Amino acid sequence: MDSPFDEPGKIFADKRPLDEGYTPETILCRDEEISRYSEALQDIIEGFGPNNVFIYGQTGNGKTVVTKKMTDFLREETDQHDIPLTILEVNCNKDDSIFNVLISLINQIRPPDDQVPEQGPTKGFLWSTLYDELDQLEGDAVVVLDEIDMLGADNDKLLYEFPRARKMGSLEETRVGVIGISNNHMFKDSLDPRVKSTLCEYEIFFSPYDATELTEILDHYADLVFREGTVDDGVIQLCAARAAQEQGDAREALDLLETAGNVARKQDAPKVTEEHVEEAGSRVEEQRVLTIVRDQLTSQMKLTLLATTFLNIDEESSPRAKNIYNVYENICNVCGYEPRSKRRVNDFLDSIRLYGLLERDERNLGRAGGRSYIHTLEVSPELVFEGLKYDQEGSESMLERYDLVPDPEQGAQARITSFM
Ligand SMILES: Nc1ncnc2c1ncn2[C@@H]1O[C@H](COP(=O)(O)OP(=O)(O)OP(=O)(O)O)[C@@H](O)[C@H]1O
Repeated sequence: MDSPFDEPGKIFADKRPLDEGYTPETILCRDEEISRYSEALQDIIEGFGPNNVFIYGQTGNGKTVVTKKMTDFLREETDQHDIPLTILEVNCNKDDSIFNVLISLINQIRPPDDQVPEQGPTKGFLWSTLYDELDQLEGDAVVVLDEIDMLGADNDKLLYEFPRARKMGSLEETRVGVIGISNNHMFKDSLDPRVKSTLCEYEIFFSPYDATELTEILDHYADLVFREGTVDDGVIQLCAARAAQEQGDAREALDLLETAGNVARKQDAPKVTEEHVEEAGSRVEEQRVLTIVRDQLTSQMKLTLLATTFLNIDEESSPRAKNIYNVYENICNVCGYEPRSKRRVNDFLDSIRLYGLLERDERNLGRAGGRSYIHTLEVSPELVFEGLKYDQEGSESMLERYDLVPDPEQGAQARITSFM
């Protein structure tokens, strides 16, 4: 058998700049945000201690990459000026409970042979251990909490008491500044006013990129990623225009460009063309939905999405918030999850909507019915089911294990009816 692989190296020169963890040499189109960021962090370099900073904006707007660049500069500058500083970083999407966040913070300070175990310690023990460890540090500490909205109701102490730990007497020596990052625009409004005034000493909003900005960013990456002369005129602009029309998300624009390159490579084309971008567009959309459902939604959001999808398919019922809650509760009971309150499930629906999977309409249900929100699925139910079958690591999901995800081939109705 001949090798099924294509001849290497015709289209791509280097794909590393497209890796998720890659930090670009240059940050483009974010001068204003970087200037505000440096204003917020300048006190550290002058030895006056860290401030609390709240960074927010939609997904793919450069919040993480700009923060990474700022902390790199901070390390360099504090080294140069002999100012001891410890920077701790946690992604609350990965460490999505207060326990995991505390464990991660402690273990970043402790040496590898003295880590706290993941099971066993109580929250109280973890808090006092963290404060002890922090107080023994030389100099100040900056704690970066990315995707803080993922902590849900769990976050009050972390976002209110922690940034004021010295004022409250929990820390005696070390000054701690928290950089909180969120891509949920409603998160800030949902914060307790005390948390808001503590955390938002400095607030920096990252707006969506427009087509011109995305063109500049894509041009920069295209020079690094593609071989010379392999990207047709108009390809970058088309990718930028499509992503700008959606959410102004640089990650999405880069994904589209990479996928167009993959399509061109597969077809053994000498160049990436606008047709390749069109074909890539539908593939990326499919992948985007699968990634959100599989990797970005929490277990509770997945249960909420499954209930909403059932109600969208079922012709007999309407996807009103109230009905969604009932079906959600039934699903929780079957698979042994503790149902959350109605208010919390409404928060989950808001988050799912922000990912672009749902649309919400207010309906007047007549004199007796009052007003209600109808949640319409914006993507195909088959894609949702496909995403719900697996967990982040590609293993079978809890929902699939309990046989909750219908197989589209066999029709979903029977499965749905049992939850109504
Ligand atoms: N201004 C920029 N200059 C260069 N690269 C950028 C810029 N903005 C975003 N990128 C690239 O786009 C991708 C997404 O950016 P980033 O992870 O910073 O977004 P984000 O706002 O943190 O999104 P999320 O909220 O989903 O975490 C990264 O690969 C990053 O390198």
